Parts: sequence; structure tokens; C-alpha cells
Amino acid sequence: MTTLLTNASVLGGAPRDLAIDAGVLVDPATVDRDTAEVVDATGLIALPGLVDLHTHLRQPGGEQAETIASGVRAAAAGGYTCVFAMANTNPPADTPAVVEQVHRLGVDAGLATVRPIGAVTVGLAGERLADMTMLAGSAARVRVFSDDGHCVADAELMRRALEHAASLGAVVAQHAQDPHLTRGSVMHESPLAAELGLTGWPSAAEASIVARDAMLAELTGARLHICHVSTVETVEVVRAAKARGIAITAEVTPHHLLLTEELVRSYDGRFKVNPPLRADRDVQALREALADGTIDIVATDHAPHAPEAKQTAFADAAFGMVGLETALSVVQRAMVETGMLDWSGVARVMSTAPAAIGSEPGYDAPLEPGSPAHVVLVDPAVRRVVDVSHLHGRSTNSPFLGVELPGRVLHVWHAGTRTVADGLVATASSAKGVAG
Ligand SMILES: NC(=O)N[C@@H](CC(=O)O)C(=O)O
Ligand SMILES: [Zn+2]
Ligand SMILES: [Zn+2]
Repeated sequence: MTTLLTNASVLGGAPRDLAIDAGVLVDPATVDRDTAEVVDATGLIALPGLVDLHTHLRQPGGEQAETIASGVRAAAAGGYTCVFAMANTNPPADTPAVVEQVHRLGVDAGLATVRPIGAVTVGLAGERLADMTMLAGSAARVRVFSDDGHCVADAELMRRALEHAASLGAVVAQHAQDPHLTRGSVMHESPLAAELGLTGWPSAAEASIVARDAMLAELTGARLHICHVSTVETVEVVRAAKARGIAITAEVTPHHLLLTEELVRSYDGRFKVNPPLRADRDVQALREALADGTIDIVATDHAPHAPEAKQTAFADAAFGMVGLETALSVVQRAMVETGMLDWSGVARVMSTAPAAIGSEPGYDAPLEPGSPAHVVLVDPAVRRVVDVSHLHGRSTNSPFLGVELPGRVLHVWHAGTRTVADGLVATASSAKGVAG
């Protein structure tokens, strides 16, 4: 079946038609308008399917918080057609058996492409390298390695990881957190932390690891990616490293683009995350860095946790926030409505660039005929107060509940198959059929 999307503002530009046939975007002029299924996209922005380089899907081992099936429903609802699943599962993704299981469960779930991230070290313990060659050569074809949740703190081990990754054409994604500087830390190190009686996590614990790893990337010639950059100091280190020609890329999360440490005054565990929510000057610097390309991408760091892990004393609560369904709306609010990024910039930082970093094919010519039909239609004019009913995963630890955000994902196609229609996520079986 051929689908015609009429009058879409493609990448925020002047309205025109898009057409999908046999899973691929085709020239609308070649489509028979009498037989095609027509979706009226008047007033809607067309974006390429979003790609999340940093998602925690929790399976295997954390199924009470999320499964791959529930996580891809959240992803589809948020406009994502590809998610990279972090390796900090139980057992961790440090063997071909686990990455192949994650890959297979992703295929079964059917609503988006799931790419397993491989662990850098055995058991994420930071002591011995995982068999990266085996992971890369497995059926899951791992191209991103990360111990996320943990920093690869040993510089010699990080050097070897970068060398291996380079030989495999892969990238190492570092969770930059000096473990000694952040012992017992639960929020940003600041006067507010002292006032609240909570242990602080200094910016230097992030920036110092990024500076070290940039030097290691230069030494090895490898590609280094920095997870969830959260401070102005880290932005300056990344900017300097790029100016030196080092192959470094960086991500920022939606929550670090919008929220500050002030929320921790509530002692509500929903606002506890690693790295922590920072100060206003950090938020401003992160937005500017994303606008000027110092930070390459937005990644959700979707981190579901069961209620009992969050509804406890702040110091004891688990770190992490869900974010797949709200990411695009937060970027609209923080970047588009502030005039710092246009919609083609949003497509770059949420689709083209993350796909390139993760070596995911099919996203390099967004919405051009011949490309796989990964398409999102967004209504930018809607505003809604985020509610648990907007969340599709198993966990509801969103920091945006009760917050009014702009924009709504209305329709999504993953390789030409409709995964979201009128804001409703398809069931996996219908998404896998040809009904779309
Ligand atoms: N971001 C978080 O606060 N938590 C993540 C781990 C991580 O991304 O470091 C998690 O797995 O829960
Ligand atoms: Zn992390
Ligand atoms: Zn993470």
C-alpha cells in the first residue's frame, strides 16, 4: 500500500507532500492519488524517525521496571524508530548471548529498531575488557560500547577499550564520573546541597574524566562519545577537544536542557539522576553548546525505576528518569521556542547525528526519496500537561509530570509500518503486519 502525507511542513519548511511505498520514501509525483492512503498533514511538522543513542530497557533482569516490549512502546510514542539499549542489565550485555537476546526481543517487539550496546568491561566492573570483538561480530552487530551507570575509571583500561573500538569501527560511550570525587554524592555540589544536607557531585568529577578521555582519544585515534554532559565546564572541555581535531562527540539529555537543582528542594526522588540536575548557568551553556554543535545530540537516558526504588528518602532513591515520550516536547520548549534550533536542527540532533555516531544506516538523507520510511508527524501547536497516561513504559518516574509542554507526536512510521496513529501506539502484531 502506498501512503501519501499531504501538506507536511517537512523539517519545518514550506508544506509539501511525502509518499511511502514498500517501506521506502518515494517521489510523491509518482504516486496514484486515487488508490493511496492519504494522511492529511496540514499544520504538522514532518521529521525523520528519532534515534536514541542512550536508552535503558532493563531487560534482562529488571523487568519489573521495563521490558524491551514496554520500552519500545514508549519509544514509538515519543517518535523514536531506533533505540540503543544500554548494557547495564542483569546479567550485563558483556556476552554475545545477552546482546543477541536483546536484539531478538527487539525484533519481536517490532515497533522500533533495538540496537544493543555492548559492555566495555566484564560485568561492568571496570577491571577487565569484555570481548568486544565477539560482541561486534555477533548477530547483534554491536557498534557502541559503554559501561554506562559506571565510569570506566581506569585510564589504561579506557585506552585499551578505545584501541579495540577503533579496530572494530565502533565508538566508546563514557559515563564520565570520577568515582572518588563522587563518593556518596546524590545531587549537584552547590550551596543548595549544603542547605539541604545532601552530598554534592562536583562538576570537576565530570569534566576531569572528559579531559582525560579526550587525550586518550587523541592518543589512540579512536572515536569517543560522552554520555549526558551536564556542566558548563564539560562543555568547555569538549569545545577545546573538538578544536584540536579530536574525534569526540557528546550528548545532552532533555532533563539537563530544562530542569535545575532547585527541584531537589522537594526531596522528591523523581528529581534524582546521574549526573545530577545542575544550576541555571549549566542549563544555558548546554543549550548554547547544542545550538553551536559542541554537543552533537540529544539522548534521553530513559532510566525506568520501580516505585519502591524512588519513593524513599532522597539519599537512598535510585538515580534515573524516564524520558522517551517527553524528549521531543522538551527539545521544542528548550531549543525551538527559544529560537536556538530550528526543526531541521532538531532532526539533526535527534536523528541524523545519533544514527551516525551509532553507525545505524538509513538516516543519512532524512525524508529524501530512496531512504527507509522512518517518519514522524508532530503537531507543534498542541500544549499539554504531562500526565502518567502519556507514559507507555512500566515505570512512571518522569520529572515532567504536571509540567506543561508543547508539541505532540501524532503519527510514526518505522520502515514504512505505522507504529503510531493519531497519537495511539499500534500493537506489536499489527505493526508487524502490512496493515499500516
Ligand atoms: N542516569 C541515571 O541516573 N541512571 C541510569 C544510569 C546512568 O545513565 O548513568 C540507570 O541505569 O538508571
Ligand atoms: Zn550514565
Ligand atoms: Zn544511562
